[in-house]
Amino acid sequence: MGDGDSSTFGEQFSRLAGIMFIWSTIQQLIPQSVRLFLDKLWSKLFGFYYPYVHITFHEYTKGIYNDAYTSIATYLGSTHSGMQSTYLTGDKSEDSKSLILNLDEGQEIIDEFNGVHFLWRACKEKVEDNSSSRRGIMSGIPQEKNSYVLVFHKKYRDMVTKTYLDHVIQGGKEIELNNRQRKLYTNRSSEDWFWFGGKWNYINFHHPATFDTLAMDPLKKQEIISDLDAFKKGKAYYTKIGKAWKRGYLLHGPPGTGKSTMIAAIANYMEYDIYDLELTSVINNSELKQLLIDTRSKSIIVIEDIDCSIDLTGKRKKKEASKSEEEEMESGQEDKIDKDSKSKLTLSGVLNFIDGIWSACGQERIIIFTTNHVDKLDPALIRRGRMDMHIEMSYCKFEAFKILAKNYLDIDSHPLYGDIRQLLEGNDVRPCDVAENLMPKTNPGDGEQCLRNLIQAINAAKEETRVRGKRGTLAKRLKETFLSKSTFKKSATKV
Ligand SMILES: Nc1ncnc2c1ncn2[C@@H]1O[C@H](COP(=O)(O)OP(=O)(O)OP(=O)(O)O)[C@@H](O)[C@H]1O
Repeated sequence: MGDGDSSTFGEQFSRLAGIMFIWSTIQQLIPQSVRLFLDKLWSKLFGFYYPYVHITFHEYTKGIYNDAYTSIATYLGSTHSGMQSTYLTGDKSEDSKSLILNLDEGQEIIDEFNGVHFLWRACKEKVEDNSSSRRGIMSGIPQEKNSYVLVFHKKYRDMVTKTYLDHVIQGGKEIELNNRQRKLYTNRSSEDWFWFGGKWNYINFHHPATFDTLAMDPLKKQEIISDLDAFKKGKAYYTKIGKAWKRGYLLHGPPGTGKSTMIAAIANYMEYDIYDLELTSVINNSELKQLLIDTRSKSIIVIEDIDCSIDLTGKRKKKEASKSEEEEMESGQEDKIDKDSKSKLTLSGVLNFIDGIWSACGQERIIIFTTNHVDKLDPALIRRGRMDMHIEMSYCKFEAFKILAKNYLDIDSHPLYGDIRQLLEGNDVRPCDVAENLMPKTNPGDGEQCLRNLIQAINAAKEETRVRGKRGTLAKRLKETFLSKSTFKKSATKV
C-alpha cells in the first residue's frame, strides 16, 4: 500500500497481486482465529514500528444490524474490486436482480482509491453466545460473527475518515440500488399496518412498456425524456437552489390514451420503484404523512385519477367563500381553518404531501397525478412547482400510429398508410382502440388484414358518430319545438 507513482504503479501492483495470491493460498491453511491473533500480537509487540491502522466493521453491533456492513460487502463484491479475489461467494436475495459476489471467509483484496491502496479482509468467527446474531437465532445453526477489516497506512487516516469510507459506502449503496428488484407498492389500510408490519404491500414490478413502445408525438416524448435525464443528474443542482430533489408530472387526457403506460415507461427508464397511492383508503392527513415517510428514494409516487380519488375540489370550493383562503393555503395555514383536517384527508394534506416540509424526507422522487378531467382539479393542486410538467396524452395521430404499427406488426410503411393518416387526422381515435385493432386476431403474420380492420373500425365509429349526431340534432329540434309549443301554451293560458 502506498502512493501510486505512475511509472512504477503497474509493477508495484503486479508484485502486490503476486504476494496477495501467495498469501491467499497460505491463509487457507492457517485458521482465521490464529491469523487474527498473530495480527494483534504483531501490532502489540511492534506497535511502535507498526505503521498500519485496522478498522473493523461488524455485521452486528450490540445486536443491531450494521447497514455499513452490507454496503461494504456489495462494494467489495462489485466487479472492479471483488473479481481480483480467488474465493468468492454468490448471493441472490429476493430483493436483487442479479447475483451479488462477496468475499469468502479469510479472503483479502486490495482496493485502489486516489492512487492509494487499501487492504480489505473478510473475517468470520464462530461464537457460542446466541444473543447477537439474527441469522443464528432464526436458523439454529452455530453463530457466526462476520466482519470486514480495513487495513491502511496511518498516514492515510484523514483520507479514510473524510473521503474513502464515504466513497465505499455510497458506492455500495449505489450498486445495491441499481441491482435491486424493482417493486410496485400499494398502500394498506391503517388497520393492517400493525398486523402486516408495514404500510405498503408490494409485488415485483415487471412491465414491458418503454419509451420506444409508447405511442405519442416524438417531439413531446423527447421533451419528457430530456426532462427525466436532467432530473436524474440534478442532485447537485437541486442542492444548489435549495429545493428538495423531486419532480411532479401531471398526466391528463381521455381514457385509453396511455397515461398508465407512460408511468410504467418512466419507471423502467429511471429504474425506480412505483408507489401506487390509493387515496380512498387513506383516512386522514396524518396517515398520508406516515405513508410518505415510509417510501424509499428513487421512486415514483402515483395517484391515479386524482379527480375521482377524493372530493378535494369540493372542499376547496366551499372555502372559496373565504376571501383570504388562497393566501392561507399557500402559507400552509389551511389546517387552522379546517376544523376537520386532523380527522380527514383534506386538500391541504395532499398539498403538504407534495411539497410540505415532510416531502423532502426522501431523495430523488417523482410524483405523478393522472386525470381524465384536468379542468375539474383545483388549480392549487396542479400549479407549476407542484406539478412541474403537465403532459397531455391525446388521441392517436399518424406519428403515434406508426409506433404502434411497428410494435404490433413490425412494419414501417404500407400502401394503406395514406388512408390511415387521413382517417386519424380527421377523427379522435384513442391509442387503446388502435392497439386493439392492430392485434392480429387469427393469423399473426397478416399485418395488412390488421390495417384493414383498423380502417374499418375507424369508419364504423365515424358512421356511428354521424348517426348519433343526426339523432342528437333531431332530438334537439323536437325539444325546441316542444318547448316553443309549451311556452306558447303557457303564454296563451296567461292571456
Ligand atoms: N400511447 C400509448 N402507447 C402505447 N400503448 C397504448 C397507448 N395508449 C394506450 N395504449 C394501450 O392501451 C391500453 C390502455 O392504456 P392505458 O391504461 O395506459 O391508458 P390510460 O390513459 O391510463 O387509461 P385510463 O385513463 O382509463 O386509466 C394499454 O394497455 C396499451 O396497450
